Amino acid sequence: METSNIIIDVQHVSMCFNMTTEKISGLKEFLIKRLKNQISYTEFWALSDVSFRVNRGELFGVLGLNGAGKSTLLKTVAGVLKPTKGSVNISGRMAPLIELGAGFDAELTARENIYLNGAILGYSKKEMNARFAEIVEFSELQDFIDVPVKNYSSGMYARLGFAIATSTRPDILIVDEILSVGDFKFQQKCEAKISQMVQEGTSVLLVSHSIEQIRSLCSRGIILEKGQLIKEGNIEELCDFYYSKYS
Ligand SMILES: Nc1ncnc2c1ncn2[C@@H]1O[C@H](COP(=O)(O)OP(=O)(O)OP(=O)(O)O)[C@@H](O)[C@H]1O
Repeated sequence: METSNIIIDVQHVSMCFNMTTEKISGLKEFLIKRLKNQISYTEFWALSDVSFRVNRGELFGVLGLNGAGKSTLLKTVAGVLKPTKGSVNISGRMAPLIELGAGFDAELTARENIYLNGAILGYSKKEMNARFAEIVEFSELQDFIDVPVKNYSSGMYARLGFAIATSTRPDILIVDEILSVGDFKFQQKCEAKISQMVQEGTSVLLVSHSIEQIRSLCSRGIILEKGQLIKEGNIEELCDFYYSKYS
């Protein structure tokens, strides 16, 4: 494998969360207990020594049951979380679609949020002007473009987020389950868009609870179980293994 072809390089990533099991009724109590060193934490390893690589133009699926660590992994790749151990190296521009509505200001309209999101992703107003019509058309939100997004449904949030992220032609697109809130027609449209972007060289990291979606879209992937990578491989083999192990 050529080194230059690797676009996401995750090596020995572990992520530890400190969890408190104590019941604390408010910030004041928390601060007092914290100052007195009276809060005890338990370590929880959401990811343990996960390593994998994604190549340019590859659609890579991440499978795992609830709580397996998929979102935590995507957040470390996106740079939202810093891994406790290990390294994540990214080559190119990334557009993460990780949490519904992340990067949006609920009080602002969709029009305003398009520019806000563009700025977060590193694009100027002029660059977003050039993409504005495409974003509105793809999201099919023409009639709601001047409505504050706090009035949007989850599907409308997903449409807007997906349309903005894909319009920026990223080298890496990260999609965490967000498509599942869109209706069937929009999901198909997004899948076609993802396939087209992959053909043009974008790498995609995809989390979905729809094994059929993963099977039809991805070429390779991994399975996480309790934070550990238990299998990596070609998608057919991986999905068959997943079904037989967990059904
Ligand atoms: N900020 C946090 N603090 C403490 N624990 C966390 C935090 N974020 C995630 N976890 C824990 O890490 C584990 C993995 O969570 P994660 O959201 O990555 O799983 P997932 O595979 O995406 O699950 P799902 O399929 O349900 O979305 C869970 O047990 C979760 O409770």
